[in-house]
Amino acid sequence: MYHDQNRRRNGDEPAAPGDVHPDAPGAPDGTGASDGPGGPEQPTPGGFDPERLSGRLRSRVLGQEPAVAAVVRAVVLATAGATDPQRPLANLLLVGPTGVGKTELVRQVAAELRSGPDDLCRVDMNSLAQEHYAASFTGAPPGYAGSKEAFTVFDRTTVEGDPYRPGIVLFDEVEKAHPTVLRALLHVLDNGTLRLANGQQTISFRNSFVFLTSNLGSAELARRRDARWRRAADRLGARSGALTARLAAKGNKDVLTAALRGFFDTEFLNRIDETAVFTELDTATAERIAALEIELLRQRLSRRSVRLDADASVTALLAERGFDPVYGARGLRRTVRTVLAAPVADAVLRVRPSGGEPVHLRVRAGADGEMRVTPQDTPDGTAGREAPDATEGREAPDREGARDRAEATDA
Ligand SMILES: Nc1ncnc2c1ncn2[C@@H]1O[C@H](COP(=O)(O)OP(=O)(O)OP(=O)(O)O)[C@@H](O)[C@H]1O
Repeated sequence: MYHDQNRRRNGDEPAAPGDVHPDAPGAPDGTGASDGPGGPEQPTPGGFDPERLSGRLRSRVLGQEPAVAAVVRAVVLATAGATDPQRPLANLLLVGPTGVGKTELVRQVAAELRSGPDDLCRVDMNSLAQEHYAASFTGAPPGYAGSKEAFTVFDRTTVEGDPYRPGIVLFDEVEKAHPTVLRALLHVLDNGTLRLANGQQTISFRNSFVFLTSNLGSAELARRRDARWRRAADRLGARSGALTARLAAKGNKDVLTAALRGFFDTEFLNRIDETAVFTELDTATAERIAALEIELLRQRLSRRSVRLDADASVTALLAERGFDPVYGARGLRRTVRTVLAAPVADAVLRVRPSGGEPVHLRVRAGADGEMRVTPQDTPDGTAGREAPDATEGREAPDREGARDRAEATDA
């Protein structure tokens, strides 16, 4: 088991929590953000460092510190071998509105504990809302097509992990699943096993971190956000600061807790080790997320010898256009792509149509809401001179076409 191995390990092995896969965000050459204001942290000899894990998760999932703390707690317990070996390593329920970082947190946990952010088994419970699809949860019963092959929604190796790395399973939008699926899930949460309908095989979740996400209560939160008392509280909040924000956060937590209790049976909730409540994002956090996305773009471009400088006006414009209190930061990445990356890509191609020489671009937001991309002279003095077209504020001829293509690809 993963936690037993972690107690024995000497720290040289590749997949301890906190060790970083070369492709993982935050890896020296990966796409992650920097290690934060404290500068790069040194790996702790001997293996797992909870502080380091916490710092790395907080640098990627912004403004959700209590949820990050809940996850780190779960990893600490598992790594120390303090969890019940007859159950999953942890059953964590992540609740909160849409687009606030629930799935992103699980992806970043996968980046830290496994080979990368997509190295997890994600089960979209919405797709198991109807009874006839619900069968795919436990596979086909004997005599039906696929029963011998034991086809299910689970990727066994990602679920079961190995002695050096845990499995990670994400049940997304758990409340949407059909009741028969929820009954099977109850068994997973309780015993850490799922017996397939063919009666011959079992999938073990005892070496897995099980995450469940839910939007329950979010509609009520949105209603409250729009309510007049809340607007008044916000106005007061601008004056009285943290106190009002704390009261609002507590109110939100109560709403979410009531929604969970109203929907799930007690026996289901009793099998959850910890419920992490995600809060709505505010504008300041949205700007930090925009800055994070810009940093990721900057790092990608720097690997192609493109230096990108973006000032605070760029961050503010992206946050304004990409952040929506209802949909959270979900639209930010697309906005960065269409509003920032596309004009930057145009400028790169204009400045060096075929070459690979260094390019230095400066970006700022214009008063008209468009990005201004201006080539700067590079140390060898090439970029500015080679960019007669890339004058400040000028749209590339195929800008609209490029955007349409980008949108189409995104969709
Ligand atoms: N707190 C956050 N920190 C950093 N990025 C975030 C945060 N919240 C959202 N994002 C960005 O928004 C995108 C969507 O967020 P995510 O998938 O985590 O939403 P979610 O909370 O799981 O919503 P849903 O309940 O609809 O699945 C992420 O890929 C990430 O780019």
